[in-house]
Amino acid sequence: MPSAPPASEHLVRHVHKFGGSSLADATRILSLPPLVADGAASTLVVVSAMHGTTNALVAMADEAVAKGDWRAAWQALRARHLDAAAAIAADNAALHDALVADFDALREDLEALTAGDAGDARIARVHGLGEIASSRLVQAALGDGWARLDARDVLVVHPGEMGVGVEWEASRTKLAAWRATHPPQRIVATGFIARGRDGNDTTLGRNGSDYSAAILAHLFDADELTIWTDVDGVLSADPRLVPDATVLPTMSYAEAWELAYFGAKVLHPQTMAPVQARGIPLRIRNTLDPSVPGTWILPENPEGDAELSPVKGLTIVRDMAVLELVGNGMVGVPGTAEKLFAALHGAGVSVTMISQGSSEHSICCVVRASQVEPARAAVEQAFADAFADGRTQAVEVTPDIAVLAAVGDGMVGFPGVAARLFGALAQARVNIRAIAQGASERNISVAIAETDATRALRAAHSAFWLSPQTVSVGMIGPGNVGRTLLAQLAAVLPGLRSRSQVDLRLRAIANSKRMALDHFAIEPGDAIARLHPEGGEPLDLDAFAAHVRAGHIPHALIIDCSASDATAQKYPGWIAAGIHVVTPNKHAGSGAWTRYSALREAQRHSGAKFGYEATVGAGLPVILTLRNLIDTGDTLHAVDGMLSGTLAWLFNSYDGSRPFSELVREARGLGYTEPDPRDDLSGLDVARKLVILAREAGLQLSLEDVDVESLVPEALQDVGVEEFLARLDELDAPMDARLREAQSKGLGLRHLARLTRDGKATVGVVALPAEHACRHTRLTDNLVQFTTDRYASNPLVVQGPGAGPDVTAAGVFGDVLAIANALGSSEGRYA
Ligand SMILES: NC(=O)C1=CN([C@@H]2O[C@H](COP(=O)(O)OP(=O)(O)OC[C@H]3O[C@@H](n4cnc5c(N)ncnc54)[C@H](OP(=O)(O)O)[C@@H]3O)[C@@H](O)[C@H]2O)C=CC1
Ligand SMILES: N[C@@H](CC=O)C(=O)O
Repeated sequence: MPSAPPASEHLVRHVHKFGGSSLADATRILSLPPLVADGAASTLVVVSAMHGTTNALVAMADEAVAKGDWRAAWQALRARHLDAAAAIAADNAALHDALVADFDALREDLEALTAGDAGDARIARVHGLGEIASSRLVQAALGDGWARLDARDVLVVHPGEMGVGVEWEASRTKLAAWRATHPPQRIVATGFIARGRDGNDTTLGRNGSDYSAAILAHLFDADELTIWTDVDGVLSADPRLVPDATVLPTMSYAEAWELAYFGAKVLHPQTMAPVQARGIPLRIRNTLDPSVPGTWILPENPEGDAELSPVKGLTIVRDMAVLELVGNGMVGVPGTAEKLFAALHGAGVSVTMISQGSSEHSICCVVRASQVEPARAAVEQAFADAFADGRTQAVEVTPDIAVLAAVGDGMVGFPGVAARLFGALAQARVNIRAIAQGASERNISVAIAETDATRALRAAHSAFWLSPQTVSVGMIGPGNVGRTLLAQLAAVLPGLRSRSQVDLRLRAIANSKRMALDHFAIEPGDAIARLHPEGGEPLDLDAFAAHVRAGHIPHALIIDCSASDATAQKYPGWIAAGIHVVTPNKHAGSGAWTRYSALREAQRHSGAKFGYEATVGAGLPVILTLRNLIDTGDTLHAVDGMLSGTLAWLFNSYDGSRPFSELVREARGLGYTEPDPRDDLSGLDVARKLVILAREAGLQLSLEDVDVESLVPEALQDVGVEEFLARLDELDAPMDARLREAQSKGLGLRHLARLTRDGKATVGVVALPAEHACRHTRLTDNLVQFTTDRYASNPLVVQGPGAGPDVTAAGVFGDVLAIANALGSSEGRYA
């Protein structure tokens, strides 16, 4: 940290720093003058080398030391600079000559290196030639009235364990001398290069130009430092990993330190210290779009900043490993930690994260993967005695670790931040290996498996309202219900992101034969077309699920709109893998008890949700109502009523004026029936619903336990669907006879179901008097009566349309939203 500044001098008002990408070619360099024409009479511009130049120079120096051929590269780099000079100022002979001299000097240095005359200063001079050359080009582009400052004439530095340190007094003295010979004017200065205490050329290290700009802003006592780059500012996370990362309008120096250290590439961590010492505001802006305000980095965040979110940004550092020293004999023994870290220091190992439980039974730290073996060896050596006598037992290494850090001044004294972070990671099924939070409370870091890194980052980003909760969605069965659901998704999804912070991303679609998988997203409106004709690839449900459970998206959900038992068989495995499942398909809820139990067991372990409200009553809240009764302590005595939309519609419509078979065909056309209408007519569909409700009420009922009356003649029970439909009129005579008999007694036909507490379940057609409630329903109405302790003499009734693509798809959609909203809204937005 620099020493306290002398009385404010304000030698320049504004320092601008341009990185290599802003200086990629003559066109980019010629676009700089308007960016620095901000009205400040005293301006200092600090430049990096032209894009790619430093890499080329480093390679040339290496080649020369290895006695290789660097000449072609030298020629190319020289030509690139001379071409840029010609494009910037064709008639500026002084510029041309100066560049020719720079490249001649470079050639001499390279020849000396080739001849074995190496040395740090010569190598530094080669590495830093790019800044000398670019400063000349920028000076020419800016026009008259700009002086050029070779930073080696002013900056004096020394190497240190924590990076390059500045000799502030020596630098101030040299600056005063430089200013004495240069009248006050605007200045272009070289970044990256400096002089050592010994007067030799040196550099500030990789990406050192930001540091140069900060040091010069400090020395010149600037009011403001702008770092121009090719991004819009500091982002809340790496946008390659979190596409929804947002530009942070402001952040504090401390936050910038934390984020820069933990991998946010926009700023070099050292950059902050010189500006921080003088409280100089620092701003990150985009040369490609100067209209974007960028990010202000200030001594303190503006008031109220933390209200948006206590976490400002998230970073991931990969290629790490956990090293853990375990020992029974370490408990309560002073000096263990000191010895451990001294050993690591001795081995030159940098420790990124430290964590120790209060039992003192183990100390765990996170180090770079490349350093973990030297680290292990050093610790084993340091604790050799303790190993020998059993006080320590092991040095355990866990490779393939990433460190996720949540950073924000607003976390200080804000309860619940850790809970939210850990909750988000748990929901995304990310296991935490180690946790560290400094007493400053500005950073919580967790070590996780590297394979979970992107998913963890996205889940945490969403959890802190930095971006919507992203759910990877796969849909099976774009038939009557599925197709309608796709239309509902197409209409609603665009507004959903902003309204509820939920981003449902349809990434896979499948029918009975084929599937289409998309790395990004399939527009719901285009989904069916992706399967036709012969689109996508052959259906493989395991590959489908693996694609939906994408490693980089925090949450996964499969919507199964088929009536297939084969898909239902997959649910326990999917749920165990953390994939939420939503379905109107009744097979899982009413199928074999062992499979049903496996599904519930998987749910308990993984926490993934199973949404099946639409299996009973389509869009009606039948299961929800029953669950609420049970969860609040009521006892179910009976469920009875009409549970089939198709049969309700058929018996509401069937008065003898039209054949029953004609009505069945119409119901099928309206999308009320099951894909095989015999499932409705045989009573099987209603039996399934009774089983689902019974199990919801805690009864171990199975389909075989339900006493079902079938309307399907025996001769039609085993034929194919097409043949059944062709022979539908075989139903007419028996149904006609039944209707006439009922009418002759003043009764009407209805299809009823009943389940009682003792597990007795019946389904069939009943002739009812006109005053019966089920004779007063309309169209596809279901009518479900719950008789319970609380609703004993006057049952609780749920009534309404119980079939049809629209209402069923809405019921499925409701389950999807309930799950998605629960992912992100446990405590609502910070306020
Ligand atoms: N219709 C309604 O009112 C209600 C329906 N439901 C339930 O909704 C579900 C869908 O009904 P509906 O839309 O009418 O049925 P459809 O027959 O119209 O659609 C079924 C879809 O599932 C696909 N499919 C069938 N078998 C498989 C399989 N093994 N693997 C993958 N996909 C498969 C079909 O593909 P392909 O086209 O290739 O055959 C088709 O896309 C059913 O479970 C039904 O019980 C629930 C409540 C109400
Ligand atoms: N075919 C079923 C659809 C809903 O589950 C019915 O008619 O009720």
